[in-house]
Parts: sequence; C-alpha cells; structure tokens
Amino acid sequence: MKLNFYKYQGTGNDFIMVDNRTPVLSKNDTKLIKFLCDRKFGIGADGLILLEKPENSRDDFKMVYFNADGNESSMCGNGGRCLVAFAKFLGIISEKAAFTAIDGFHEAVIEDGKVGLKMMDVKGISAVGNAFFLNTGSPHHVIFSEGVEQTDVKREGAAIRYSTQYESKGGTNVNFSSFLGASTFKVRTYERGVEDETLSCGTGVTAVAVAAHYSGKTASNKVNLETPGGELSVSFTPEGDKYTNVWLTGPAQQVFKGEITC
Ligand SMILES: N[C@@H](CCC[C@H](N)C(=O)O)C(=O)O
Repeated sequence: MKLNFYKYQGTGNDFIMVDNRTPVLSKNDTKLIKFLCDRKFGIGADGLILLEKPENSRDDFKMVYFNADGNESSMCGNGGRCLVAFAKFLGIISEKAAFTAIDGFHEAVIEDGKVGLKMMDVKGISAVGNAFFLNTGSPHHVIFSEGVEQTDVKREGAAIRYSTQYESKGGTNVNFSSFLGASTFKVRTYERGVEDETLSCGTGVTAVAVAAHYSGKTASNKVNLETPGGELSVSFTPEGDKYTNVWLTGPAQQVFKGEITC
C-alpha cells in the first residue's frame, strides 16, 4: 500500500503524523509502525502519531501515540504539541485545541509560534533514593546531578529502565538533570520504547520541572528546560503535594511530507 505521512519535530523529538480520520493505518500493525519509524529502512522517527476523529463533541480530534518500537504507549508531550500544529495545518483548529489522549483530556494553545499543551495533574511523587519517580502522562525517573553533559545516558538510563524496581511497572523513562541557575535546568532523557537518548522529551521535562519544585531546587512555578534539541518551559500551580494547571510550551514544526510504499 501507499501511505501519505507528515514529519514533525518538537525540540528535536521527531514524529511521523498520519491523518487517520479515515482509517489508513491499523493500530495493531506493530511491525509496520516499527518499520516506518526505522531510521535506516523506513522514514525514521522517535514515534508515530495517529490523528483520529474525536469521540465526543467537546474534542477537536483524538491522539493515538506509538513509540519507535511499534507499540502503543503512554502520553507524549512533544508529540501532543506537534499533533496540535498538525491539526492546525489540516484546518481542524485555529489557535486553540481540545483533544483526548491515552491519559485523558488536553487543551492546547498556539501563541507566538509556540504550542502550549496542558498536561495532566501530577500527584503521587515518590522519592527513590536520591532520585524521584512521577507520572506526567508517562512514567519518569528523575536524577539531579552536576555535569549531565558527561553522563552516559544510554547505558545508565537502560540500567534503571530495566532494573527490577521498574520491571513490574512496565519500565520507565529516565531523566538526568543539572541546575543551571535562575529556574533553568539542563535535561537529557533516556526514552522507553526508543531505548536510547532522544533530543528532548516533553513529559520528561515536565517531570524534571515538577520534581525540582517538589524537592525545593527551585521556588519558581515557571521552569526553563534546556534539552539537546532546544528549549522548553513548564509552568504549574502547586497545591500541597499535587501540581495542577501544568503547561508544557515550546516549538513544534513540520519538517516534510511524503508517501511511502509499505
Ligand atoms: N517523547 C515523549 C514521551 C513518549 C513516551 C515514552 N517514550 C514512554 O513510552 O513512556 C514526550 O515528549 O513526552
């Protein structure tokens, strides 16, 4: 078959977008999705996202996310932001969006060339030794340390992702973060389902921002995150040990479109 697709990136986290409002791609075709995401044999991406018809009158569309390994997974923050830009390109929305993903309802706003995405409320943050574990739509282990430029993210991230403590939870994403000053943190992320470092992870920087505030590393409710692929910001309202009104903001761009025989 011939499949029409679009390629997007948000701070270097890259995604294949497929307009599946009229079904063209089966969600169960793990082998095909893995092939499409393959950087040598396919198109190449960290993940693939289907834009589908909304399931209720409140929403503009539905998001279905797959990791590069071909499996449907939990929420993707950068992917959600890119999907909002794709929905605007398709003429489904103008500056505001409402959609449902695997972790529930999301709102989004396009402003000054950036896409802001409201993330789920964050609660149940737990300390794991000197690190933190929290769910921002996807599971994240967060380690704060100096000089993350020197960290072997693939090796150290994989060791934690496959450790017995996370085995029964389906694994985790792993973030390494250094404080740079003035509410700014550097972040490098090992992503589950890509099984490598990606240039940026939206739910990952959200986890770092919330964990930084929760642990007193910043008192600010707006945190800047520098990833290898670019800059993101996360704002939130702390309510006891819960974080509401969590917004992830940054660029999201179409890179190219194409047709692939598969
Ligand atoms: N890149 C994403 C996270 C995607 C999900 C993750 N790989 C997982 O399986 O948990 C983001 O921007 O949030």
